[in-house]
Amino acid sequence: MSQAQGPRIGIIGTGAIGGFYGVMLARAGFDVHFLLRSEYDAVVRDGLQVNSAVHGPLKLQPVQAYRDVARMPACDWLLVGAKTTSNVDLAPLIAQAAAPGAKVLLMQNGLGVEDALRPLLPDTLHLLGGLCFICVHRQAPGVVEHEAQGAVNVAYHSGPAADAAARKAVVEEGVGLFRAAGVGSTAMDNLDQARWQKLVWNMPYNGLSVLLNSGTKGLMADAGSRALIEAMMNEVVEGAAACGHALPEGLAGKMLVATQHMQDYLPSMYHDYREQRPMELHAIYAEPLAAALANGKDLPRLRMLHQALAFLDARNAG
Ligand SMILES: NC(=O)C1=CN([C@@H]2O[C@H](COP(=O)(O)OP(=O)(O)OC[C@H]3O[C@@H](n4cnc5c(N)ncnc54)[C@H](OP(=O)(O)O)[C@@H]3O)[C@@H](O)[C@H]2O)C=CC1
Ligand SMILES: CC(C)(CO)C(=O)C(=O)O
Repeated sequence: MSQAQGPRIGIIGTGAIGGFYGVMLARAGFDVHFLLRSEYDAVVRDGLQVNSAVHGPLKLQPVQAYRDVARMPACDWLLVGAKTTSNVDLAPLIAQAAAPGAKVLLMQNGLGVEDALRPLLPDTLHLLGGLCFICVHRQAPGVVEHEAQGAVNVAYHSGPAADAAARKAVVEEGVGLFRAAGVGSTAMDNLDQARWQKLVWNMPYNGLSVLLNSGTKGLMADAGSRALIEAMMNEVVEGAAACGHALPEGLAGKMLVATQHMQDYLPSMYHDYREQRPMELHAIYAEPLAAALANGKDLPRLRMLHQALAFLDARNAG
């Protein structure tokens, strides 16, 4: 690893996403600090391991690891890799780890996640969304399996940037960090639109993987589930349109073809359900369903999927 350079980066929540991107940035020479919880001891002892189908095996050891945010140095960029279900609890920790004028990037799926966190953060912090196009999961404490892809698209949400040029500069800085680490990254103009676009994949596949206990291969191989996925994708596109976001023509078809060619993949919601962790139902279902409905568009298949998942989530919670 080369000498630490550039802004100091804090990873808030070092799971699959936080572990993967944090290791990539640290290996590129950035000064990266990792906030952990249940996996702290294992990571201090054994380091972070990424088994990447794209980059080969990657090891980071020693790791600048913390279980107490008060011990972290103030960071210029904070990459939030926790599930959206943790955001309310994490808000004070994010504020504590932030250097003055820090940039907070939510590397999470769903809609409205920045809107929900914004009032809980100081106005002096920039808040951005990061859409991660990647297949990763935690395989063991401190061990991340990287199955495919990896790009992060970045968009500004809110904060002290005075005008469009200042917002663009912050976004470009974020894009530059990822590119310097060998990770594809694109600046996005419209965060809500980018979030809706990603939901075209996540709303059908995340929930159906749980409900039907299947990875993408199984879901695509069956004519009935494939047709259901396509119908659900079209509902998301209609919901986005009702909210003023015209998504690219033919998006659903392209996603179906791309998924057909992917190796079998279990979305992160599947792992959450199996591990009896809360599922990200609010950000991935309740928010977009409510936004569409507020604009006169009911999405019945997705509403039913959400209702069924809420039942399973409640039962998991005991
Ligand atoms: N996995 C993927 O391929 C993709 C995931 N995403 C999105 O990325 C986000 C993160 O997902 P993923 O990486 O899979 O999730 P993981 O469950 O793998 O990681 C979440 C991490 O956050 C940690 N965490 C939660 N609360 C705290 C806390 N209070 N203090 C310290 N650490 C905390 C967890 O620690 P602990 O173990 O203690 O709970 C865990 O290490 C989600 O929004 C997901 O939808 C987007 C694209 C792809
Ligand atoms: C859509 C996919 C599988 C890869 O781009 C992903 O990013 C996710 O699981 O959220």
